[in-house]
Amino acid sequence: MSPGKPIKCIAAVAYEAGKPLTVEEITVDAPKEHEVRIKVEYTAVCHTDAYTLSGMDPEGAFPSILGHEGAGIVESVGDKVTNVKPGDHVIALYTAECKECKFCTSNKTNLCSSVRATQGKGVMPDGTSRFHNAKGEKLLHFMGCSTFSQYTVVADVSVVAVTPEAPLEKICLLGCGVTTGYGAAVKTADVQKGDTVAVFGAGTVGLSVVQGAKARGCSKIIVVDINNQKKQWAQDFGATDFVNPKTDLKEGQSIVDKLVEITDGGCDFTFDCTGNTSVMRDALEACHKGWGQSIIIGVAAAGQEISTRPFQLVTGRVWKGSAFGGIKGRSDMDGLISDYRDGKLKVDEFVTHERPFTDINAAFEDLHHGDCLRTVLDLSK
Ligand SMILES: NC(=O)C1=CN([C@@H]2O[C@H](COP(=O)(O)OP(=O)(O)OC[C@H]3O[C@@H](n4cnc5c(N)ncnc54)[C@H](OP(=O)(O)O)[C@@H]3O)[C@@H](O)[C@H]2O)C=CC1
Ligand SMILES: N[C@@H](CCC(=O)N[C@@H](CSC=O)C(=O)NCC(=O)O)C(=O)O
Ligand SMILES: [Zn+2]
Ligand SMILES: [Zn+2]
Repeated sequence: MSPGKPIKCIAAVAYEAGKPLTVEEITVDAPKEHEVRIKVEYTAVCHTDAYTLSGMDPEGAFPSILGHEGAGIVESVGDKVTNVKPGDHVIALYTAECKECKFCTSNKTNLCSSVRATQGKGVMPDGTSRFHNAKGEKLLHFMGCSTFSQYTVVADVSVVAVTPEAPLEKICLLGCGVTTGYGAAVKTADVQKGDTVAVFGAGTVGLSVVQGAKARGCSKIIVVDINNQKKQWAQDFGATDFVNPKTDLKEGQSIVDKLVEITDGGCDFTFDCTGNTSVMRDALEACHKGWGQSIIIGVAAAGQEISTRPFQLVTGRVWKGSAFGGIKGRSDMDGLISDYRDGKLKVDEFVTHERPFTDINAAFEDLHHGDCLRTVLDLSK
């Protein structure tokens, strides 16, 4: 432990959009008041890290330390930190929970406002960064987490302690993908037994929606993906049907027609887990007239907009969105970990690749291959 002292360690720095990350030594300053320094043990790479690195994120800023699906051990804490202590096993939270703001005290949302403005600018709540490189240049934070570093500093509201019994190399996925999809099904949509559901995009997020829908006893869980390699996974996670719009439609039939046909008029719930705005439109229009709800989870590139005929909404379809599955990270994580440990929530199954941290650029390549759900990086290597 080096409380109060800067730590030199290895991080993967995003210097420029569209360029590989640079693995190099950086300095991580000590945590200030209401801040926590974490020794990151494991992190996965989420599609959103790749999206920001690509330059498509309006909030993307460089140079920065990306990564937001990580777990580790608290190394030291600044003054006034009461929720975690050195030695605690923790998950970093890109959706903070201060438990005090207008959002946190409402049961309508998980979108805590306490640190969101500074988080979006890549700095800590006091407006400064805790990272610099060997040249002394400031490096920005990302999504309040920056888990692509052996040590990171986060706001105390952006971290939750978890039982040390849970394997960090697996539960790092609860920092984003699994929680996001599962929460979108059971919390944002609150799907019920017997509902019909279509999930567009069979990545970690989409397959986690599937497991939420299965847990609730939905009658049809239709996965839509353009890659037939995803079919087996879809079935393993609980899908009842798989449709590939490129190969499984009749002449002149659209994916909307197909879903309306197999659900007798449209789905009760649909989920976009692709980030593609034309898929978002299909997902809305595949909803049942009068009550169908479509949940947007995917993150679209800067400048993209969604559209549909207003008539789709006039006739009772509902378009909504979900961030981090509507989960309040500090209040709800314990329950998710218990479900995982009781065998009710699949997490291990999403770890298709494991690599040493220094191979992080290969992990970004993995994302583009149909055989990868999540690559988990070991920061000790
Ligand atoms: N709102 C939130 O809180 C969060 C949002 N996200 C966002 O959710 C999305 C999904 O994330 P993740 O699961 O990690 O990503 P993945 O890339 O692993 O999954 C997306 C899946 O969608 C498939 N796909 C692409 N285009 C289409 C299409 N036209 N129709 C059907 N399927 C398609 C992809 O296939 P292929 O592999 O062949 O391209 C892939 O299987 C991303 O946009 C991510 O940024 C992620 C976490 C949190
Ligand atoms: N920064 C982007 C939007 C990116 C985005 O929508 N992020 C999701 C989480 S994606 C995780 O992998 C999210 O939770 N958004 C809500 C939030 O408060 O950030 C942009 O500016 O468009
Ligand atoms: Zn993510
Ligand atoms: Zn709050």
